[in-house]
Amino acid sequence: MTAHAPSRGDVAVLVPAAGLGTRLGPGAPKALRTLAGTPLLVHAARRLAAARSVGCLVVAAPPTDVTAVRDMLAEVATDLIVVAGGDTRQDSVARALAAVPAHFPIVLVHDAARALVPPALVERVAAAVRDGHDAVVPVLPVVDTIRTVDASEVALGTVDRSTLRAVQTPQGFRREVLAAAHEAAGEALTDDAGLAEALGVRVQCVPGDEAALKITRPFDLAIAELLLRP
Ligand SMILES: Nc1ccn([C@@H]2O[C@H](COP(=O)(O)OP(=O)(O)OP(=O)(O)O)[C@@H](O)[C@H]2O)c(=O)n1
Ligand SMILES: C[C@](O)(CO)[C@H](O)COP(=O)(O)O
Repeated sequence: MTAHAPSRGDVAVLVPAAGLGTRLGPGAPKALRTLAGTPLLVHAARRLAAARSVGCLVVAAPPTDVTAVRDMLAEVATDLIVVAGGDTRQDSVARALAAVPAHFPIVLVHDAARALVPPALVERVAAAVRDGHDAVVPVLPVVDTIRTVDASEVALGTVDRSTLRAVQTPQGFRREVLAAAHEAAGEALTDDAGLAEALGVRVQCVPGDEAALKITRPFDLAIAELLLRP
């Protein structure tokens, strides 16, 4: 492996943003809901575009909001493509991937719901792909004790957490690897690295960042608001 300096613009980032946000409660599609007065998607796009490696964002928007999303992201200082998302996250990622211009060798996939992703995390994942890894995921150690349970919630046992990692985004891929993974995809999985793994691709973990938390429930939104306080 060789160490490379971040090179401006060799990375396209797919941003699945078409989810409903059911677990956040009633309201607009989650990516369009506000955090400190600004849509989650705008927070995420600003941080992604601030990473020197990123040359293009391809956003999968809620199908009825494609024009609104294009308008709200006009301020973001990188090339922007907006497509209509699909019924599942995987479908939204596949639609965005199909729209990536041909000259990008590295593709990252980043949830709009991880609105506060630090640009340094984007660079860490991109650098690992540039250094020769086919598929890269940022991870955090698991801090709770994890038990398996039966259908009646009776504990069956405790899992060895030293071998467990909580997986975040952005996940990074050589473009051909992500394309092959989606081409071969069957039943929807919860992330893109899982699709690559199903093809036998080795997935490399790199350190994640707590700031890249996924805003899923109201508590997460409250935490994100706190993180943005001056
Ligand atoms: N059909 C879908 C479903 C999800 N996503 C995106 O995938 C990311 C991760 O999904 P999640 O956080 O689960 O978002 P939602 O599906 O919106 O949440 P919920 O399951 O609570 O409805 C989000 O940025 C979401 O917008 C998407 O682009 N298209
Ligand atoms: C991709 C992901 O964020 C990695 O942790 C996660 O799998 C998305 O899951 P969700 O259920 O669609 O939020």
